[in-house]
Amino acid sequence: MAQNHSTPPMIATLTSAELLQAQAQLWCHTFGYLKSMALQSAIKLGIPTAIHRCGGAASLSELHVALPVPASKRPCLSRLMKLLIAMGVFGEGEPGVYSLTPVSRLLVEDVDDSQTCLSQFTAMATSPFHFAASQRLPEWLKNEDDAAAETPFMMAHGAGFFGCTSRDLEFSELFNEAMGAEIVVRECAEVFAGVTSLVDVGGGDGTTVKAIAKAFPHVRCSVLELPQVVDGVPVDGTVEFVAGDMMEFIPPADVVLLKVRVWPWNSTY
Ligand SMILES: C[S@@+](CC[C@H](N)C(=O)[O-])C[C@H]1O[C@@H](n2cnc3c(N)ncnc32)[C@H](O)[C@@H]1O
Repeated sequence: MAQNHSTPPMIATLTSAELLQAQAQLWCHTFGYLKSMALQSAIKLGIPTAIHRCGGAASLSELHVALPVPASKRPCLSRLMKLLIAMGVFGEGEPGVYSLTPVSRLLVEDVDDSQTCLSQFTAMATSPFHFAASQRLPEWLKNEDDAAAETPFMMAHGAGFFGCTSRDLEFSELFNEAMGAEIVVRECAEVFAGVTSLVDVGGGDGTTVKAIAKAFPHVRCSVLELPQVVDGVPVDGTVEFVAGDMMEFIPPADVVLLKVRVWPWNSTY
């Protein structure tokens, strides 16, 4: 049966306005990665925290004092801030005075337990580990049946995600900090009513389960993790760590928690 594909308009039939719009869109996509890199720079330089310490708004000269940027690079800092303002990461109430927005509030590191800081998560997601993996996507798609490169991540790093966390201390720390950054146990006490035990499967260094144990002391909490992860976790007695493979065994508990767990596997799991 003949397929009814609509014919895309030829370049010659597009109006100047349409062409201009298309080019603007293309440029946006082409340089889109620079937004992630600007965000990563803001976190690594500690800009959100510096603005927070200045009371939520800071002039360029206050930022110059607070940030580890040499005088010769200072003009570039204001350009970086312009991009971050256009992205909605910072605001500029009066010219040259930068303020936090809801986005950058999530990146402030001086926060108490009641607030959330996502800077470690963003730092990990924009790190060279992920960036290098995404660069391999076209090559990986063209490659048929390469068992050594089951994913673009493996192609870039010679090991899977968790292989990398076990062999690379920097990556492992980045990952654990990123996972620990997302704790939401407030306002959900009803979920734990009647629960006496909980096991966090693939619970990393126990950050989540420790927050649960602190908020709900009547719940006996444990973590099931791969042996190489459990070996590296400092024991403080607040929760129990069980070394094992979830595909083989899950310790019995009233509640089995699977948080940010299923994404590394393909759809057969
Ligand atoms: C994406 S992380 C999530 C960590 C934690 N649940 C959180 O949200 O912060 C996945 C975790 O699962 C662990 N993991 C991977 N395969 C596992 C398996 N077969 N059995 C138990 N844990 C596993 C990894 O070591 C890693 O810490």
